[in-house]
Amino acid sequence: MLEVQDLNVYYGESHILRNVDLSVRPGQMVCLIGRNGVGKSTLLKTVVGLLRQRSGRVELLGRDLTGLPPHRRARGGIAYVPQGREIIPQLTVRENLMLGMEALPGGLGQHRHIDPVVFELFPVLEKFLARRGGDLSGGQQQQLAIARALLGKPKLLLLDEPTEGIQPSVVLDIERAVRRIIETTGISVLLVEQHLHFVRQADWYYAMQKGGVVASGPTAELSKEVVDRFLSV
Ligand SMILES: Nc1ncnc2c1ncn2[C@@H]1O[C@H](COP(=O)(O)OP(=O)(O)OP(=O)(O)O)[C@@H](O)[C@H]1O
Repeated sequence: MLEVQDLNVYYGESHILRNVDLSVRPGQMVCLIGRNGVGKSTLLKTVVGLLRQRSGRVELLGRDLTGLPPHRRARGGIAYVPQGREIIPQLTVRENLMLGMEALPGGLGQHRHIDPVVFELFPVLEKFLARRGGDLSGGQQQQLAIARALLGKPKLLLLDEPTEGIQPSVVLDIERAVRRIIETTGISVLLVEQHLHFVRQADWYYAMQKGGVVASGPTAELSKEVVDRFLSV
């Protein structure tokens, strides 16, 4: 599904990602772990095309994405929910959801119907369709952001710390929804996450340190030592 090979990314002259290799198989949930500032968000931003690599490759389903701008990658099947969610606060929940369909072939011009599957995953969104996005709680905004991403029918969903700053009961709701998304749609998920319980839902982990991948394996084999080294909570 996703293949990242020998990726090197810089901010100006700062060398941020160093020779990163990573892959996500179809239907797999893969978790990136590591302390603050090691480059996890930078890696996701490079995969979606918001940052350019200096060297290395990013491939989706065997197709080289180098040189493709973010909207072309979105149409190619990559959806991205950034850290901090970035829903549009002045728009209603319905309008925010509609924006997700812009990634579909033909865009919003041809797609006006919100797939009810997102309401099965996140019932609260249906209840609050007419409410302004900015009036939702943090956890509800996160659910809205994930639902919006799903409406573009991606093959790969990237989530950057979806449970950051969210109350524990909603963390579990989001965790369950992500598992259900994978089980019911077969899409792949690459996420950055700090909650150990959520990390353990993933099939595979990659641990990063100083811009490089320093450990990886099935999450079932995540040892206490790895957890203590790479998770800050
Ligand atoms: N716009 C930027 N310009 C310059 N340096 C940046 C920029 N954004 C991030 N960095 C630096 O790049 C490094 C990696 O940041 P990144 O956000 O990818 O880390 P992270 O592992 O996702 O951590 P966090 O969980 O804190 O977001 C950090 O040293 C950070 O200071």
